[in-house]
Amino acid sequence: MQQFAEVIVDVPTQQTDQPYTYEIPPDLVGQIQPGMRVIVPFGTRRVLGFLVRVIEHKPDVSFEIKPIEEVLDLAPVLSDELLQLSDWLAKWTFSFKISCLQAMLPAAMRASYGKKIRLTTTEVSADVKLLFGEKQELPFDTKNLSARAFRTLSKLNRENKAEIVYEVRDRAQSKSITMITGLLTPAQITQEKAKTRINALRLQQLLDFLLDLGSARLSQKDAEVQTGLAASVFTQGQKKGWLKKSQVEEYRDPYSTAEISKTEPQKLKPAQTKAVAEIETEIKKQSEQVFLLQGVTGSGKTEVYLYAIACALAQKKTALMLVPEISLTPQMVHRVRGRFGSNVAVLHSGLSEGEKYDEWRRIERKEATVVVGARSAVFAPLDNIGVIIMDEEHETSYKQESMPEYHARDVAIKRGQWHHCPVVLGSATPSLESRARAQKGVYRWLRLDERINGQPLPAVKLVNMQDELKRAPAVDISGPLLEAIKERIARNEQVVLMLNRRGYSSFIMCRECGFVLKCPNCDISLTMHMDSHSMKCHYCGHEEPIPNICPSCHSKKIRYYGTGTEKVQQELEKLLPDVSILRMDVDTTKRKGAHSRLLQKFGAKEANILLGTQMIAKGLDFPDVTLVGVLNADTALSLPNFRSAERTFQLLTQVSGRAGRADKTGEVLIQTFNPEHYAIQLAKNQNYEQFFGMEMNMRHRGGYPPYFFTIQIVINGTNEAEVAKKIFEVNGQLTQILSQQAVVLGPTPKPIMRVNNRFYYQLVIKYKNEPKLDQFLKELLQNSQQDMRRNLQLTIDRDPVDFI
Ligand SMILES: Nc1ncnc2c1ncn2[C@@H]1O[C@H](COP(=O)(O)OP(=O)(O)OP(=O)(O)O)[C@@H](O)[C@H]1O
Ligand SMILES: [Zn+2]
Ligand SMILES: [Zn+2]
Repeated sequence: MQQFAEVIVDVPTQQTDQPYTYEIPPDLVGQIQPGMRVIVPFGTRRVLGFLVRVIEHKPDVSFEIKPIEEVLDLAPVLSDELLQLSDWLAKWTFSFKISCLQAMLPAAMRASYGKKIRLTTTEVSADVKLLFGEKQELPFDTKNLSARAFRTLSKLNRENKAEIVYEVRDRAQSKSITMITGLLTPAQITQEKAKTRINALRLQQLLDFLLDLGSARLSQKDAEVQTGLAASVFTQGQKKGWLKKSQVEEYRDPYSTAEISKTEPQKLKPAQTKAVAEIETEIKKQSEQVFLLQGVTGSGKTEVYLYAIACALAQKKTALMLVPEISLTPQMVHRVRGRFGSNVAVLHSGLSEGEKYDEWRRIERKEATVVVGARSAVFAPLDNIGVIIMDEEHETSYKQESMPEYHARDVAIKRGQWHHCPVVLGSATPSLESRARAQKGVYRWLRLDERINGQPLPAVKLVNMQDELKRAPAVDISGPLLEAIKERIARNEQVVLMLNRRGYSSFIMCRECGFVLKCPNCDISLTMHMDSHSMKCHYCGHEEPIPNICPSCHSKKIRYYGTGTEKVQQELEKLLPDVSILRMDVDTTKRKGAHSRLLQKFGAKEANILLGTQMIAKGLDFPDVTLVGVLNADTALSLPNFRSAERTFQLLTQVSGRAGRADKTGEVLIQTFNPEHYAIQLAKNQNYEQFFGMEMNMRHRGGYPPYFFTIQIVINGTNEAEVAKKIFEVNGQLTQILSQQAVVLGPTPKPIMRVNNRFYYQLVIKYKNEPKLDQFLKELLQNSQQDMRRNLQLTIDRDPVDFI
């Protein structure tokens, strides 16, 4: 019987965003299933593809159907659920199907492509012989070939003396180790010993070892250490039929060296008990209920999650727990692993490609039944999910910024529907969207209003920096903050200081003429990096030396502006010479494990002060921290973004929550230039409910989410006039299909208009109910194929996190 297959090919363009038909070779009929990766011919190339459907009848097409060349998997790597989810995802996020399929798998399972050039004749010139040496083929990678070699090879190709071969490699490689198993009975070993010459000492030793080993199995590496025998002796033993070597897969377990101490569930407080009971009921009922667990910082939300997970496991189900990347701290991992042991798989960006792949496979093989991970873990290949948890559900890092631009919350809820399991969204400062849904009863609302320690939330004081700067210009640490720090240090308590760096850069400016050093490719100033002693562009990667004189007026008065963690550290060291400070920012946490080492040191009280960027705001739970200082509360407020008040409120509340979590009272000092701003005032009172009411009013008046849905359309290209023309054209079409209720903002150039020499224009649609919109956007994307030739690119982002 002949079979055919529909394959989504790894060619991410609009034109190829549909299944292609291939023939299943006869020897593979019946063995190939949807969800497997295959290699197929595509034009002159060979590409990776995902098999999405098997067809029994020959499709009625005019073109020749080519066969699948290779199958990469023995079993499907994407389940039916994930295949269907990818369909939905592509439609929902206006993305290519192939991009969605690939987003669901660890990077190691994407193919890498290579080109080779292979000689088709032996009659070649000396030049060519020199190039190829003994080999028949060479990697054909234009980047690493000299111009001369490239010319020679191109000529060969033109003369048909060589052909280009396209290769697809599966990067997913597992690591294996050699295990030794004895094949002889004790009696046989005695016989063999008698047969073996007495002076063949090593073989005698090997037989003794096998006698000890009995029916057990040991890695060859360990066996060599135990016996002191060389690898060759084991090979000899294998040849004599005494032992068997086998390859078993070894997982690269990123946490294997870290000891996990078992932790016991806490006895729940009444509010926790109530929340757990409600979630458990829905887990057992297999309902798709979505919960919003709104609990102040330190109220024991994590403990509720752990109980919910335990309940799912007791029902013989699995559990998925999503946390933002920056709160995936070793502390957090220990808490979950301490409870559920090696059943837990952890997926985060700090793992190597190989480690991620291994964790992925442990889940796929059902060796791990609890998954903890950041955004992309929402696609973990779990089967039979009993509960999905999303901690800090308001975090913007849950939204992916590149195709497919999905929000993990939407995907989590979609998966909950497939698995008939509840989804728990947790936060101290829920997103307005979720809190509004809880209000309407779309989500069920659970609350934890008190801290576990029974203490009030820490008292928050504002320091008006306008006054401070009049007294002492150019300092980052105000008088009151310095006093408060000294007080804690005298009491042997600890301090956390946060420098908010969102939307903020440290740049160089000339005091004489005002010249600012900018990226030659982008409309943005270059950022100074002390570690590499250079100026870098954060958008395109351009890098140049730090100038000593102004490139514009040649003055020497070119200075560094803005505040970086390094500068604050220096200032602190001058003010408090005997105090030890740990700095935590992108620079000090670049190396693997650095993040956790810093936290461990701080936890062991090796330092008095932890100074860092946003990454210290989340999840940390240190009992001796009694003071939290925020050095610059307002950097996010100045951004042209309708969510900036919400962001500021959330960040200040989160970081304040790090103080006074155990039996000592905490205090928070916030330095600000806008002490009257409502986001800062309400963060001071830590009054989420009041903030919610106020901010909802603002959104209502401005016509922003959650009252309106938003979709952002961006066009970019190298020719500004064409980009502008195209976005106005789209705008014109939109006015024809949208109702009176919808509003279009723009079109405008993006605030950072030029990046990497491409121009960006955007418009934002605000709407409530537009039945024709999705179809219109889908067609817009399809038609954008023609524009590709004019080098124009179109992207559509549903529910953008901001409009910048
Ligand atoms: N029922 C309980 N009894 C005793 N201690 C508890 C209980 N529940 C939680 N704790 C402890 O209280 C502290 C705070 O709890 P947890 O970290 O779960 O709060 P959270 O709401 O997740 O905090 P945050 O959102 O601020 O990170 C932790 O040290 C935790 O071990
Ligand atoms: Zn740049
Ligand atoms: Zn100058």
